[in-house]
Amino acid sequence: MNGVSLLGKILGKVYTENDANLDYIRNKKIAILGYGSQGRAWALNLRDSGLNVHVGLERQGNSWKQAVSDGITPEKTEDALKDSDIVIFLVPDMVQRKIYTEKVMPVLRDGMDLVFAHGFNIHYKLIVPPENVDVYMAAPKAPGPSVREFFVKGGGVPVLVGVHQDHSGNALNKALAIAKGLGATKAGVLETSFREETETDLMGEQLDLVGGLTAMLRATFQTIVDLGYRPEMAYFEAINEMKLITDQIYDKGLSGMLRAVSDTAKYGGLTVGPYIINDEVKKRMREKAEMIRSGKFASEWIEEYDEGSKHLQALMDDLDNSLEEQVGRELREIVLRGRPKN
Ligand SMILES: NC(=O)c1ccc[n+]([C@@H]2O[C@H](COP(=O)([O-])OP(=O)(O)OC[C@H]3O[C@@H](n4cnc5c(N)ncnc54)[C@H](O)[C@@H]3O)[C@@H](O)[C@H]2O)c1
Ligand SMILES: CC(C)(O)[C@@H](O)C(=O)O
Ligand SMILES: [Mg+2]
Ligand SMILES: [Mg+2]
Repeated sequence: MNGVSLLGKILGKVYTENDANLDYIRNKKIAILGYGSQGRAWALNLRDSGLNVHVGLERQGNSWKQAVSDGITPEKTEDALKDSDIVIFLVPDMVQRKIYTEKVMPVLRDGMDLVFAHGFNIHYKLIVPPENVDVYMAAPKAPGPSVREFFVKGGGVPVLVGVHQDHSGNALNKALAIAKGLGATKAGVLETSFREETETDLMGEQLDLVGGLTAMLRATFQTIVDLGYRPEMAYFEAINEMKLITDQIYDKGLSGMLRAVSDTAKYGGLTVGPYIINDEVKKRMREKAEMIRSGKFASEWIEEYDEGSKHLQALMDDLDNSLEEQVGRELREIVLRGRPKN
């Protein structure tokens, strides 16, 4: 069977505009905890969708200033949580348990909702809510800035919804309402479980989107430079053009991208790609996917975070100081000058 003959038979239910009703959450006090990548997008999109949004922050730092400059009046976490009906966790995954234990638990009431953008804390049992609350998720399949950008332009990014606990009997309807408020029903909303979302999200970002991609771009850059070519040539080829190639994939799929490049690139790409990403590499991918499934990755990350994220910081410092990032900082000035303005 090819992709075309399967069309329309693979996806489960896709929820769109008429499947979701904002009334389920319209008159509720929504406390958004965190104003970072997702927090900013959620607060602004839900506010612009006419919902009663309060932003709760722990301190008056950069997020606070950003919120104020966006026309939001942030509050101390305790004030945002006071009498709230829906609590949305948009602080980093590793911070959620502390905020839950110290700030949310003391004010949890029968019938409140706990909402997540990623299932990590619930799936790995860092947060174990009582039975008398709804626990659901709306997980954008996009970085926070895109969640806002798509909404502002009249669209929305796809979102996955999932229900962990349905005390009210309406958890799915409320998750769909949140997704609609974010703009996601303009695209489509798919249903998942906390387990499936958590594990596949981690697999995607480690094996390819964030981990595999960064390592592959750097390895290609380093290979070209090691052969004596100039770093700026290597940066253009190995790193900068990736966006334009993935734009093609985004719009037209893998085969559409292949049809947009030359036959030479097509032949070289389709023969050399699987030689590089060979069975040995796939075996290593599987090994890391199994660590996600067993919870070993979660334990490793929690331990690293609890010890001050020193290893993570060292890896970021190494990247920031690399030749590819140095040349990239200079080249982006040229590249971004030529980017069309919307
Ligand atoms: N970043 C994304 O694009 C993305 C995509 C999908 C899902 N998610 C999920 O969304 C949730 C939020 O992630 P994010 O990347 O938007 O977070 P972020 O790191 O961008 O946001 C951090 C926010 O939390 C606050 N914060 C940071 N450390 C804190 C601490 N120790 N105590 C209290 N507040 C603190 C910051 O001031 C900021 O307001 C996570 O569950 C994440 O997995 C993120
Ligand atoms: C944007 C991503 C990588 O898809 C998200 O999952 C995250 O954790 O930031
Ligand atoms: Mg993620
Ligand atoms: Mg993701």
